[in-house]
Amino acid sequence: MNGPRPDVAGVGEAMVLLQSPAGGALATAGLLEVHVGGAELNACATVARLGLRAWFASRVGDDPFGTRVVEQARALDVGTGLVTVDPDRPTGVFFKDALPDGRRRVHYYRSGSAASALDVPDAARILAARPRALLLSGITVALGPSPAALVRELAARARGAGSTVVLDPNLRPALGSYATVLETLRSLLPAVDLLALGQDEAAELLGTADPAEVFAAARAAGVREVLLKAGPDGAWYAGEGGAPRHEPSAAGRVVDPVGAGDAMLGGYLAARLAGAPPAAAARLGSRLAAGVIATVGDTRGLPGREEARALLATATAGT
Ligand SMILES: Nc1ncnc2c1ncn2[C@@H]1O[C@H](COP(=O)(O)OP(=O)(O)O)[C@@H](O)[C@H]1O
Ligand SMILES: O=C(O)C(=O)C[C@H](O)[C@H](O)COP(=O)(O)O
Repeated sequence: MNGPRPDVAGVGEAMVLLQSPAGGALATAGLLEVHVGGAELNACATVARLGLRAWFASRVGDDPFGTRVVEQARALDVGTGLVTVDPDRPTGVFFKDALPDGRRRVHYYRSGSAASALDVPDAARILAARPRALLLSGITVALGPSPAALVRELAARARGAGSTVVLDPNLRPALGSYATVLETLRSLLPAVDLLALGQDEAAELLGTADPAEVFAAARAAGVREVLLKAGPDGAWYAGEGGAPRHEPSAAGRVVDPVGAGDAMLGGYLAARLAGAPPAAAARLGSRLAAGVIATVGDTRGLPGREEARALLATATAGT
């Protein structure tokens, strides 16, 4: 294990990410850059950059890409004591393409990967680490029946084990089983302490994208706290009396928005765990997302340690 109780444990799959250096089209690229990506690891990296303890819980293959994922997590100061090596399955890979209109599109090569064999028995070692917050994601639910069962098990047992539950639906229709994934995610909501979701995801999960209605529907389903992300339109968090308050995007140059939501969630969650009110937490999340958007890669745009810790100190000042 990696020392004392983690603030956050993120459960999911991290993969090697290949993309053209300037974010160009895959169809014509001559050389590809190698990164490591994965929504849950990205969020853990943000939490760690802010000075809190974050651990990644996953499985990787016994291959160079698995080594790379683990080394990258360590380089990001994310604990890897909950990452196991599967000798029989490979580490997942994905490619990021740039479309002619500038949007990004991902192509997955992760079916049958080591992380897609995550299963209910993994719950014991994850809960034994007693993270203050357990970060669960709809991607893990979409990886297959056994990772989905692990997510359900963790959600059911987390509070009893002293962990709060954070859920990012991270809907990925490209992974398949979409209707089942939505149904599973809805069934988890009564166990969720913080739901961080996109406006489009709210429409799918809760039947509305209107912020006031999203907050009301999530609360009616048993969720304690909501962070609603809306791309260029910024985000909403719960203000006084629980009504949604708006935090505008802080982004300037938009180079690559993939990873922005993970930075926003990591920043918001770390700030809340450090005692900041939702408004300051949303401001920090928005600031971190802006940095990620301005650079290629999911986490390269995060501020350095000193700056990140100063930003967190500002968010928690006066609390
Ligand atoms: N295209 C964009 N232009 C400006 N800001 C953006 C853009 N995409 C994301 N953001 C910022 O990043 C935050 C999180 O991104 P969002 O796209 O909502 O999440 P996700 O990546 O989970 O879909 C937003 O609240 C906003 O502050
Ligand atoms: O799609 C997946 O399975 C991944 O994990 C790849 C990416 O790293 C994340 O999708 C980034 O997620 P966002 O921050 O929501 O843009």
